[in-house]
Amino acid sequence: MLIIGIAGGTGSGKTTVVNQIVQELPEGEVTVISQDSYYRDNSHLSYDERIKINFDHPKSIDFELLCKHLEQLKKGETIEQPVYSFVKHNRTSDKVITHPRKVVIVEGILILTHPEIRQLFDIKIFVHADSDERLIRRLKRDIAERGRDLDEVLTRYQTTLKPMHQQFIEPTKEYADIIIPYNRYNNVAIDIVRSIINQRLV
Ligand SMILES: Nc1ncnc2c1ncn2[C@@H]1O[C@H](COP(=O)(O)OP(=O)(O)O)[C@@H](O)[C@H]1O
Ligand SMILES: O=c1ccn([C@@H]2O[C@H](COP(=O)(O)O)[C@@H](O)[C@H]2O)c(=O)[nH]1
Repeated sequence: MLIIGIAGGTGSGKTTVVNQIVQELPEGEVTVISQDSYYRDNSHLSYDERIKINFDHPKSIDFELLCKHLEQLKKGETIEQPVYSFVKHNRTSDKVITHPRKVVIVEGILILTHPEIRQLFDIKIFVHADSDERLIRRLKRDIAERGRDLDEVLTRYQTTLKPMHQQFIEPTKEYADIIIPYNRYNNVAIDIVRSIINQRLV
């Protein structure tokens, strides 16, 4: 099994990069795990309490469960991935049955901050986009897809996203084997990653 970790700030294009990589790979050979599915279960808190959580701090992620699941997949076991709702800021009661595959891609803003999880990755990738580009993309996406408004995204950006990015996310670039510049769509970089994966699949 090849396990690839793809980190990068919010809006850098991680999900887009993963989708592009997976698109042309044989179906059934690759599985994708999003760190977002592993936000902690906050059912004990009210909605008003949940919106105050700092979702860009490593403590907000259930890394213990993510680590356990990756180790299970490595051993050939099937896992039940949690499902997260960005609208409710909480886990739902659903689960996604995930089978082990030849290639497992794990993507998320904080995945390279965790030493044990870093060790599980055969390839570590960091997707880079400038902060203004990321903010613009985040604004458009969160308003269109995650039920946010302009003021909410900008306030969160100033109070948590930017400081957490500087403190926790940007420093993990040093662990990356490959840094993908993604201020624009970068098909050359995608092709390189895809060919590395294809070599492993033969
Ligand atoms: N290179 C790019 N140029 C313009 N828009 C992009 C680019 N990459 C991603 N986007 C858009 O920006 C938003 C955030 O991208 P996404 O892949 O979800 O980032 P991440 O997963 O890193 O938060 C999405 O709406 C996506 O369509
Ligand atoms: O309930 C939540 C949980 C997280 N977020 C934000 O999501 C991003 C991470 O997702 P990306 O897809 O990598 O952008 C993170 O910056 C959190 O602030 C949220 O808004 N609500």
